[in-house]
Amino acid sequence: MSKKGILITGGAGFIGSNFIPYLLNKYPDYHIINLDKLTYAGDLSNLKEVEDLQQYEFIQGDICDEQLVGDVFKQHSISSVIHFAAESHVDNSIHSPNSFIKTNIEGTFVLLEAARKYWSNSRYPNQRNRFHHISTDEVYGSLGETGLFSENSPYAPNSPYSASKAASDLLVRSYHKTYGLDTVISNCSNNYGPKQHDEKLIPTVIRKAIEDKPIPIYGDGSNVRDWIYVLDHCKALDLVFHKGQTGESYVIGGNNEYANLYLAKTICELLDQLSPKEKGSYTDQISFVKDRLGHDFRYGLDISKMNRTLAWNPEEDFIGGLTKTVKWYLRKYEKA
Ligand SMILES: Cc1cn([C@H]2C[C@H](O)[C@@H](COP(=O)(O)OP(=O)(O)O[C@H]3O[C@H](CO)[C@@H](O)[C@H](O)[C@H]3O)O2)c(=O)[nH]c1=O
Repeated sequence: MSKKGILITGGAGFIGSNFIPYLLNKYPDYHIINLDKLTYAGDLSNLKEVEDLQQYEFIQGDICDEQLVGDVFKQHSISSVIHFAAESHVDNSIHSPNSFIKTNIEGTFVLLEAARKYWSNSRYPNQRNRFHHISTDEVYGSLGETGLFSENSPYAPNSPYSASKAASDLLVRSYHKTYGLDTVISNCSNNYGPKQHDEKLIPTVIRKAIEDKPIPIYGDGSNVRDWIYVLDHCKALDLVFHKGQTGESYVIGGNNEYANLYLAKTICELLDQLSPKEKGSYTDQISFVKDRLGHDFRYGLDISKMNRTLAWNPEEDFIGGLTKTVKWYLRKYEKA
């Protein structure tokens, strides 16, 4: 794609802050503008490796701010958008859904409108202008013990979070169908790896374990998630952004389905090796707590479209990726 500015929203979040260094490393002549509000979930220290690069610019701001977003498009000749910015934590959406509706739905709408208006008046009419919307597998709802979601599965979101992401996906779809905007949507499963916010399951298990506190497992721990190493997700995003078919959706998963209790025990066993307790095992700290309201039982993905059309497959071995992740958090928490 072109050398014009690529707007990355939410680049200070977990996946964005893994993706930006990946992209700049692979495409050193790209110019990246990272627009991020820096909510509690954003952390610029995760972007230290790129902050001094000329090809990288950070702007603190809200995607709901129409004026700001319009100015960013004009001032930076934005040629494409990769839209990560979102409120992402399901538990927060259950307690306080407002910001999810605002950021995830209205924010996406503001970006789509800016893209539609700016690109239709572009000084570069032959340039390809793409809007890549980063989304979640949670839009498809919950599976039982069997079956897999694919791009053809009906939308059936269960939490305010997933409903807000489903709404934003449908807005993106409508801008393709109605205005011919060049859009792609990717719906990914649970990411793990360095730089994830402390609130999510894997960092929570590691942090509580080394703080010698109870490790909270919701319900009976039988809920299943499909885990993908964040850099495998970044590689998939690179392919979808550059080579995905306009108007299409792509389901991205790690082929690593594990029940939460099994995952927590595996992390504890890794910690037993990497940072042994004086007595006993970290698994002794696992503690069952009240279940999440409307807790989706299982997500599992059929990733054959990514494989067939973009020759992508997740590469990271789960225990290898988890070991790197545990070591990263041990360094982070032991420093803190
Ligand atoms: C934080 C926490 C979570 N859990 C459970 C709830 C879930 O079944 C599982 C993973 O929880 P979380 O880490 O919050 O992630 P989950 O709700 O699956 O959603 C994640 O994965 C989604 C993709 O599937 C993303 O769209 C979301 O933004 C991301 O937050 O672990 C616990 O049992 N204990 C905990 O303390």
